[in-house]
Amino acid sequence: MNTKHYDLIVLGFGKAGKTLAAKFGSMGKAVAMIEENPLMYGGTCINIACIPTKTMIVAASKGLSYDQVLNQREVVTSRLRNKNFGMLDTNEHVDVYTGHGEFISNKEIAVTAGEDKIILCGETIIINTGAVAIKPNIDGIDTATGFYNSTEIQQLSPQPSTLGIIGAGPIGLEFASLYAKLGAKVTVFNIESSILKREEPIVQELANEYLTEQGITILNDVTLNSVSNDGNKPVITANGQNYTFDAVLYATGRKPNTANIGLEHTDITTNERGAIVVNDTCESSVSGVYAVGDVNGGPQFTYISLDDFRIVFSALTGNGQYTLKDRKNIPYTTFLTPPLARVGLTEEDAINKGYTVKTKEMLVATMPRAHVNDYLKGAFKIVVNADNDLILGATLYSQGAEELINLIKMAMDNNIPYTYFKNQIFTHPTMAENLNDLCNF
Ligand SMILES: Cc1cc2nc3c(=O)[nH]c(=O)nc-3n(C[C@H](O)[C@H](O)[C@H](O)COP(=O)(O)OP(=O)(O)OC[C@H]3O[C@@H](n4cnc5c(N)ncnc54)[C@H](O)[C@@H]3O)c2cc1C
Ligand SMILES: NC(=O)c1ccc[n+]([C@@H]2O[C@H](COP(=O)([O-])OP(=O)(O)OC[C@H]3O[C@@H](n4cnc5c(N)ncnc54)[C@H](O)[C@@H]3O)[C@@H](O)[C@H]2O)c1
Repeated sequence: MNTKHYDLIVLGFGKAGKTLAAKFGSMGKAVAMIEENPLMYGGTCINIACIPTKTMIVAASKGLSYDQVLNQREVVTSRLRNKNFGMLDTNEHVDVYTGHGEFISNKEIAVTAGEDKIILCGETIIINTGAVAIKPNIDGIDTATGFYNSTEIQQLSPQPSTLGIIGAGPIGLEFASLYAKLGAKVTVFNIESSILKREEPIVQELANEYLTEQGITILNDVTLNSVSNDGNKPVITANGQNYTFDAVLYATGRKPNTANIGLEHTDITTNERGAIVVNDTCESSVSGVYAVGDVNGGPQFTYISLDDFRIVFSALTGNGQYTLKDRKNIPYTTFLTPPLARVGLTEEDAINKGYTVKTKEMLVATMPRAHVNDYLKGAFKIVVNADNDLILGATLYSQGAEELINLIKMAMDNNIPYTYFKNQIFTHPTMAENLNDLCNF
């Protein structure tokens, strides 16, 4: 069989891997990128996750019909997919292989595409195979029809008028918000006692109010007995009662995608969750083989995969100074209406960790820019270490929160005390200027 040698082999077209491939290609290194699905050039974020879902949310907010929303999704994802493919394909030092890759030894990957097979070998290999949806272990789930994961549901046509959602994590709640905008009747089945349990109490309360106002039914503390069909409609039996829908989304977490990549032929170790075990430079138990992005079991965000790129690039080309140990203050945004963003600790977390805290909370309805926008929903909260005035955490639940949270992260990373925000000159009228008041205490 044909064998080809490369300086760098990347298995999976994820964020970290494609960035490494582009960088090493531009440095004149021989690079192979292996992607099994031509509809996934550019990876999960671009094709089936962040970009399509936020595109759908924006399109639905403009009042577009379901078909127009799906069309806009396709326009945006195919544009970015082509751009990503082109970024590597046009680099003379990078070969893109479209086929399924599996390790056959520590430093060899067999790539199969139909009848064709080739073996790629290299000293440095990057595993970037992402994560896959976890199917909840509910009686009947393997035989019932009409139950979809977040990828499958993005292809559904016509639009379901009634949607059941199992799980109230970011995927469940973002799809609930999206489908409510599209006029569907949505019911969320949450096994916990409230949604967003790890967020500030004010957020839990307001989010519950806003989602309910949008016509979403949230069932907390549910016991899911079984799933089945009534004709071709999916049925959820929860707390002994039957709920029938046009479609059901299960959004019950995603697990590292390590099942079919031949790790059994290597000395690469995985943990009990199937994640590849890595050291502080994202290197696996085999020297020269790195695991980046969701597959190494870290936080599942595109920007964390990008940060893994920084770590591996630093290890391979620099002095390896930036490592997983240096990563701090990871912000996140759940794209509800309005978006909910947080960085650092909640007040409860901080107290549990032994800090003496001071906090301030403000309703968005008190903020001038919110009146300009005619959108008064949400709240801000900041948690400060009373001993040294450093920010321990912030929650921004408002229009623009997904942008503003990055300001607070920067302050936290650089040990800027909250009093700086109190006196900072901000442009006006903006949502950012409210940090003056939020930090005035
Ligand atoms: C619905 C949804 C919404 C999300 N929204 C956000 C968001 O708003 N913001 C955010 O930061 N994160 C979001 N995420 C999470 C984010 O998408 C992921 O954390 C990120 O895309 C993971 O990237 P990665 O680098 O691990 O690899 P991925 O981008 O997952 O790439 C893995 C690639 O490997 C390929 N592959 C797998 N196995 C093989 C094989 N054996 N051979 C060849 N190719 C293979 C796959 O086809 C895929 O293209 C969302 C996730 C989902 C599901
Ligand atoms: N805006 C964003 O940044 C964004 C958006 C979507 C997804 N993501 C990423 O994708 C990851 C996966 O998202 P997710 O929402 O699927 O996962 P999650 O793990 O965050 O939430 C899973 C939800 O399913 C519930 N659940 C778990 N097992 C269950 C079972 N057997 N029966 C019923 N309910 C069950 C949990 O209680 C929880 O509410 C997230 O952790 C996040 O990192 C990020």
